[in-house]
Amino acid sequence: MVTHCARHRWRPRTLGLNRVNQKQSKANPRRGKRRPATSGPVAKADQRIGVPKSTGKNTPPGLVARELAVDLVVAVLTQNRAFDEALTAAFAAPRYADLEARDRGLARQIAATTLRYARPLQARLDSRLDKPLSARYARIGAILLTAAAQLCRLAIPPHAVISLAVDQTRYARAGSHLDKLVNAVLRGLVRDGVSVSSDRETIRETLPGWMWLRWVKNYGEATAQDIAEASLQEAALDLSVKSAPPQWAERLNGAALATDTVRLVPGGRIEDLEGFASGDWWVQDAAAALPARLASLTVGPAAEVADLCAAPGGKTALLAATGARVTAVEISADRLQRLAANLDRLGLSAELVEADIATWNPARQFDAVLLDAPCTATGTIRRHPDIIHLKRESDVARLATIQASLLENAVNLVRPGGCLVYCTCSLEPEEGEQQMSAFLASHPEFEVMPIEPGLAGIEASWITPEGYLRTLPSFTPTIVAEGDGVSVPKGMDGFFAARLRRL
Ligand SMILES: C[S@@+](CC[C@H](N)C(=O)[O-])C[C@H]1O[C@@H](n2cnc3c(N)ncnc32)[C@H](O)[C@@H]1O
Repeated sequence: MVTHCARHRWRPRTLGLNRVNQKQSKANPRRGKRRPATSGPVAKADQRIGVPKSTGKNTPPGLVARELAVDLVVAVLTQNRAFDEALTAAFAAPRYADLEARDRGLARQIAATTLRYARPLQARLDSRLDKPLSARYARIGAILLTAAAQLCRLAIPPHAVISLAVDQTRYARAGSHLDKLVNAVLRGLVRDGVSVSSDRETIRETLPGWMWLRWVKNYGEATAQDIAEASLQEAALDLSVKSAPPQWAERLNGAALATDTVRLVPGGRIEDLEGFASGDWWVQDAAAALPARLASLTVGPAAEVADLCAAPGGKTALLAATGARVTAVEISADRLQRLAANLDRLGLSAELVEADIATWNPARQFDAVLLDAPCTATGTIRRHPDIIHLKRESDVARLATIQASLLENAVNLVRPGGCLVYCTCSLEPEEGEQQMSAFLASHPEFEVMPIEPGLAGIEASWITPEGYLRTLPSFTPTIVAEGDGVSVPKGMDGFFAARLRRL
């Protein structure tokens, strides 16, 4: 988001309450600089930016959580890393080891909000800077952006937000002399009552232009607006349970959905919830569970099923839990290990194979083959706000070509009379409906088994004229049971699934 420019004069357009002493900053950026107090020695990992450990007695409250939020935003926006991956790495880092769950949650919320609203927030900031910050000061740009998100979207008291952002700037390895600029720009936002609301224009502004235009072309403007709005929401915590969804919904104080998913209000550590340690459920979006439910309902329990592109194993677990003999195939050794650990916790088993689906050629065929192909994942922006920054329009065609090549080999694995479920979590027809049209045109030995409403709790409005499943983030499964006073979030991932039979 931070654009680059070779030469700069660091001056906010509106100096506001705090005048920036450019001369002092230029002549000796560190002169008269107060470093926030630290207590005790600073851990090695912290020296990178000089931030005190979260345990430090004199560390300003909330500072380390803000540092984590900025690290996450930098990871996505300047290092092009996936948000999930960055979260996992940050939570494992020694410098955040002592951070309490509540602060981790706050950091995650700030970073996710920043990523969701990065475009409109950046526009508000850019209008207050003479020139954009250079790449060298990317971290300062991320400090400004996360602070703006807290001020303009999260309604966190301005005093705390500004003071912590200024402290963070002073700790930064590059750009600590920009503390007054940061102070002035943020104070200006507050003084001028700048907000980033949820009006139609702002919602569109959050998306890259190509994504918005595609959704308008493929779904019409009103639905595109609904999708965009839903994509900005924090997703519910959805669980697939091994059995008895209504009882689990009651025990966990959530809702049971018609699709058999248990939906909870997100918050707190997942590991602390009842049933995690005992392996009674796993986290899986309601829509993401449907392709495996479809495969399982089509071939029945005890069938031989190949789960292709299987890690981290949500669909493998669902198939195994319904009694299928599952072979889970995954190209990445690391991700296959994660899948193994997940199955282990759940007390479920599957044959695990590390292989490339494009060439995997086992000696046998299967009753059902589930291909959850890699895709642009534009249906999962609620959970992965990095997608609106990291995906390019060219990825649609690139991934559609990969999907076609995986499908081409997957067909050989389906026994005659068996079933192939192809799915992606993309909203782009090239990765769904169009992929299937092209496939069926060149594979007369396959026919569509149209999905009927009611199957696996699927609603009529989620089914295309061809009989495919097409869920949108703006859809919500029917709630069949909900605890008293519980109001779970709406929405579901955007998914495409086709169910085919081999003749
Ligand atoms: C959408 S994710 C699958 C999610 C999984 N089915 C689940 O429900 O938990 C796609 C997976 O496909 C794997 N993958 C990508 N290309 C592959 C290939 N050519 N062969 C096998 N696995 C592949 C990726 O490593 C990734 O784990």
